[in-house]
Amino acid sequence: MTLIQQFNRELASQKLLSPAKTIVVAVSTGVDSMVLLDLLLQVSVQQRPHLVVAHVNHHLRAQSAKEAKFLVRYCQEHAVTLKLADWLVTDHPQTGIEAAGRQFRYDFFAKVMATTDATAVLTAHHANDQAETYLMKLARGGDLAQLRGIQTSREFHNGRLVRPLLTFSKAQLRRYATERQLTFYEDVTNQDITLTRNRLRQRVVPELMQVNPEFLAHVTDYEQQLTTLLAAKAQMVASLLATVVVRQQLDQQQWVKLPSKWRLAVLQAWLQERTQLLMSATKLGPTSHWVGHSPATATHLQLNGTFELVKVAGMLDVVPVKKRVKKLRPSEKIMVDLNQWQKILPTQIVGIFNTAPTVENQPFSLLPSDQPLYWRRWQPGDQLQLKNGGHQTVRRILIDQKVPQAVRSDVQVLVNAHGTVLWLVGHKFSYRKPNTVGSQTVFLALKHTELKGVHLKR
Ligand SMILES: Nc1ncnc2c1ncn2[C@@H]1O[C@H](COP(=O)(O)OP(=O)(O)OP(=O)(O)O)[C@@H](O)[C@H]1O
Repeated sequence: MTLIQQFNRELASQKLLSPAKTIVVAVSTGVDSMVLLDLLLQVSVQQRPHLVVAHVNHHLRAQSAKEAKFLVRYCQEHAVTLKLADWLVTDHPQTGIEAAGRQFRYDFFAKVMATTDATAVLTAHHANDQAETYLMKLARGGDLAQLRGIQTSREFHNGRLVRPLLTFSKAQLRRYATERQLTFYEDVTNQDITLTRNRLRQRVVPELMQVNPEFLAHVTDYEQQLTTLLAAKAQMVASLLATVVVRQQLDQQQWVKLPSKWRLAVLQAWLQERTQLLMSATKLGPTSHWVGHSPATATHLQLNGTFELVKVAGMLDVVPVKKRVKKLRPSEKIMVDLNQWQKILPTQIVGIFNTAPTVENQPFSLLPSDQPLYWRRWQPGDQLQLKNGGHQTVRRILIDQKVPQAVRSDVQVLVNAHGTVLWLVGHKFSYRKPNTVGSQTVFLALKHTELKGVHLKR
């Protein structure tokens, strides 16, 4: 089967082959999306959906304007509607530019969808993107459900986001572009190997393809198997959950009787239903042990900064932690909930996010071995890593920043699983080399700081 036939088959399976439909095509002018556009333009007029090309000029590279101009001409020549958006330099954040750019793009695609009555947005993600995504997630760790790769189709605003090129390799798309003599623009930032994804793209994936030329096909196959397996697991968990939940509460006696291998998954699903949070199986180990073994007298277990488990007459419920924020005793610590704001002091709300929040934040390279992370008060002996390789004690930083004695002992730190301080909240970040292999960029964010009389510096 030729690439065109395979592509048309994919469009048909996504029910997109109809002139009555309008679809938005996300085109960056890179080789992948120019191939996508060309393939769509080759669909017969009787079957081709109405196309609306969407392009964002990020104003990040010197050639951005040239690319936008090229696309204007291309769309005119092919009689295709084009919607352009400018992400103005004045709107670029100081940090987390990639995530902010992506957010701007998808917001724009959603707007174009709404204004053109389109039912889908198509992007040109391909099998190499899928493999890189998998490798990044494997290196990062987490729950199996989060190991999902890029989906061929998922809900997006009032329609769907579809990736019809997901099973094609980059090499196939390049060959097609050469055969069809397509014009496209290379993104020079793809050469920047300080970025984890680019290192995987240029070094790791080619190595794995040397080991087995079918590597990309295998990743696609794993993704499909995993999708099926997770769906089967969800079905099983839902039916077991129904046997242990009464009026939203978990019956401890019944839960203990479940086959041991399913207990954790059922607990996880129940907690997710009640809190909307997916707590990783690793993190839930101690909770599961408590549910199974706690004596009748044990009635409370704090899950995180927001929720706690409450046990009354063998029935478990999830309730929000009391709003009153007490000072942490020196020995107390709160486990970090990623992507959640957590109140660690009456005047400080902090969070660690995968996507940069709009408030002041600092990108930070998190390693899998850092987890779990905790908030706690600083202690004598705590120190921060400096860029020059040295260290500075927290005590010295607080003195240098003239933090008054009266509030000094309340200052909080973020520590990793080994007790290493990563952030002296409100004052200074520990240095961590960006984009270490296997690391994940997160954003350390702080809002609502009103410590009167305290000179806050980062
Ligand atoms: N500036 C742009 N304008 C329109 N579409 C774009 C733009 N940049 C990327 N896209 C679309 O997104 C696809 C993926 O691009 P790319 O791999 O650069 O983004 P990513 O950030 O890695 O992926 P994602 O946006 O899904 O997180 C492209 O093939 C294209 O369809």
